[in-house]
Amino acid sequence: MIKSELKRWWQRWNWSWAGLRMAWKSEKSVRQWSVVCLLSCGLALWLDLTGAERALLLALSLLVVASELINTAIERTVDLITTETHPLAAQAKDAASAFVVLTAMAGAVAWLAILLG
Ligand SMILES: Nc1ncnc2c1ncn2[C@@H]1O[C@H](COP(=O)(O)OP(=O)(O)OP(=O)(O)O)[C@@H](O)[C@H]1O
Repeated sequence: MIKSELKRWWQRWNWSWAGLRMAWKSEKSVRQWSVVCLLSCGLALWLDLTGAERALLLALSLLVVASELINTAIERTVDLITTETHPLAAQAKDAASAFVVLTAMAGAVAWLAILLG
């Protein structure tokens, strides 16, 4: 029982790692946001901030990369369903893209509030 659960967790880890590698290799925006995330995390650790401020900035930095992975998953799913132009395909991809922009804005707002507040 415990052994099979551990095996399942190991498989999940491997699938997630494969997804990360695929997104990194094939999506320029994933690479770009990962660099921004690293810079943001580095700065959050380097500056003299409270634990809560640091936690917020680290979490939001990771969230932007995570949202880019969701965006990639939605793009792949839409492309699997149809490569033809369709308004619903556009809506699905545009909404996923807006999700990335909103998480990035949340990060930017947190940085501004902490630096200027
Ligand atoms: N099948 C489709 N039908 C209609 N519009 C589409 C379709 N595929 C893409 N689009 C439009 O083109 C936009 C870009 O889609 P695309 O799949 O090329 O993403 P991308 O250029 O890889 O984006 P990103 O840089 O965020 O990864 C979508 O947001 C949507 O507005």
